[in-house]
Amino acid sequence: MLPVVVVHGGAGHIPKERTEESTIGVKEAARTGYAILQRGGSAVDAVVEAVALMETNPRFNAGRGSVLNIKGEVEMDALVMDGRTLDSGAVSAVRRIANPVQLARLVMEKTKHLCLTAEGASKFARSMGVPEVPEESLITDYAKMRWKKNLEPDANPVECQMGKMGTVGAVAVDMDGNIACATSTGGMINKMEGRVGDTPCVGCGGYADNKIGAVSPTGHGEAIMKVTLSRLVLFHMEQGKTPEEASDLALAYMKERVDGLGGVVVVDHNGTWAARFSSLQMSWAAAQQGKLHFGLFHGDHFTEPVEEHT
Ligand SMILES: NC(=O)C[C@H](N)C(=O)O
Repeated sequence: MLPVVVVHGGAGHIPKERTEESTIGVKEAARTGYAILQRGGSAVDAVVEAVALMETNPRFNAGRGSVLNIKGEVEMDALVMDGRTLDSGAVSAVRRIANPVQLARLVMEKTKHLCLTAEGASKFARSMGVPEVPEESLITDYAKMRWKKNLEPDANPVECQMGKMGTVGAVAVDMDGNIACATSTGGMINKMEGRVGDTPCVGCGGYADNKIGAVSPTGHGEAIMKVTLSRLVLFHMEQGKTPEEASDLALAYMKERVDGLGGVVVVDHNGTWAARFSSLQMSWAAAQQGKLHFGLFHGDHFTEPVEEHT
């Protein structure tokens, strides 16, 4: 059953013209993570590289392609967690960084803190030699269009949010049984300046523990934080539920308790995995035992050999 990697490209309602690219993006990310694991790489390497690839892909709401805040700027959150030690690293409201997940990893490995924010995170990036990129290079025409549309007086904010959720995340178990998770996002469209969502908060935007498993979520950040969604899924697994049962219980609780929608990718320490969501769609892909699994709508479960490139 090991190694295994499962990724998501965000829960929500993905506009029809973007569904194919979203599926291609998650499949590429799962293949990238799996290749690292097959070479004997660590779960942390696999999740960070899978997420970094989706940050670079402008189709997702992370890195380049992030949604814009109310001022039309990109402010990003990211988290990585190592299930061996429970060490984690995060950045929040960080600007002009191409791959926030790699900066989060540096926070985990090079500081004694768990999260750096805004200007402090930028200073740390400079001190680590991480280049600052022009803001414009992170902003796509699509993100600008959604931002403008949402500022119109008759805008339907719910429709606009759901059209571009696209947060990215990954969970993995490597050949040594070590487990990790990573998540990265531009957050919610037209969010207030300085808004920090679930993604960089341990237990909300991800959790990994070698003794149980790992979770990376997506969805309405405020709802995810209210129920500490990632830790809630793992709690149910500790109580003996399978990753699928635990995900469904936690997502149902979030819907019923705080009216929140979202999705999760989950693994346990044996390599049993799940990709579950309460939103209309979530693009996801998993790689295990030479097979690539993927889907987008409820009930989808397609497979193909990992080697086959599309
Ligand atoms: N699309 C998302 O998953 C958004 C993210 N959870 C946030 O609220 O920042």
